Amino acid sequence: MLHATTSPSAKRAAFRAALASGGLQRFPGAVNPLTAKLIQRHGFDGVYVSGAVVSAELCLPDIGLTTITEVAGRAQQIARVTDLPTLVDADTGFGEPMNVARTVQLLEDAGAAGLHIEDQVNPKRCGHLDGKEVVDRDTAVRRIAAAVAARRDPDFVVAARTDALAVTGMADAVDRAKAYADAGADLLFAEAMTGPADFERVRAAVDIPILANMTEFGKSELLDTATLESLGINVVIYPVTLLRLAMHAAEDGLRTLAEHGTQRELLDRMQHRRDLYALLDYESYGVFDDDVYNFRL
Ligand SMILES: C[C@](O)(C(=O)O)[C@H](CC(=O)O)C(=O)O
Ligand SMILES: [Mg+2]
Repeated sequence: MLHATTSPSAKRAAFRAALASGGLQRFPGAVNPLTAKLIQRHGFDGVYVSGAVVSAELCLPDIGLTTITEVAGRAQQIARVTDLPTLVDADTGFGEPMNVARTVQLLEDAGAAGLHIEDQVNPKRCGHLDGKEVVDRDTAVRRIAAAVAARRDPDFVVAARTDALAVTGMADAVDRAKAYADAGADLLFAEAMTGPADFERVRAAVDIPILANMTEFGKSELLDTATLESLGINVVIYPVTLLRLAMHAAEDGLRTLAEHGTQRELLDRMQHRRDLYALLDYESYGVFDDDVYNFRL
């Protein structure tokens, strides 16, 4: 009821233990707090807060227009409803190293279990678009060092993302991955890897856990969990999958409603009221009321 019962520190400890286990952790991207509950109900390992989804929900392109206030506010709304660890897309960290430090602390306060900071220039763009640029390696290292230094909870996961593969090539991406690991990154997000061979190169280069981004309609071959596990990948995100599915279904519904003047034929494609109420745990609110209003000294 109202919120999850697992504390942020316990979620962070669980995420750390999961990373240490070597097993593949599956983090679908939540569209909103309600879908975060659905992700947990379906047995996934964590919830991802996608920058592309936060910006799209605000009808903004994913080009660095969201603010840390908007991202931290959404992350808090999502993290509070799930017992799973929440990993947040913090883009480039929202400014200089001191801004990155503030971003870490705001997301810790929001109850997140970790974040990722990327080495793109500001303004960033979606990692699967052409024309990306990356900052020099030392600037990116300073971002990671600032993030590691700023966290209050040592279990808060700082992931370093490199977009270098599509910009300066694999050799530079590997060099950066090593430098970010040396700067204290707990997890490496190798963005826009094209397929297994790319992951093999990065896996051989660093000892820290690796995150794979299985986002649709971009530069990456969509690899299944068995393949990702065989490649030694530790976390996989499906950042925009639920948003894309929801928008497609919504468009189908609007088309039918406009053409047929009723949604009757859509009912078997909808989440039933009883299922929504079960997901929202209506029952526990009734119990709460009974306890309070029937309370007698
Ligand atoms: C992972 C990502 O950073 C995100 O914001 O979710 C995006 C996802 C996408 O645009 O498909 C990305 O840059 O890969
Ligand atoms: Mg993003």
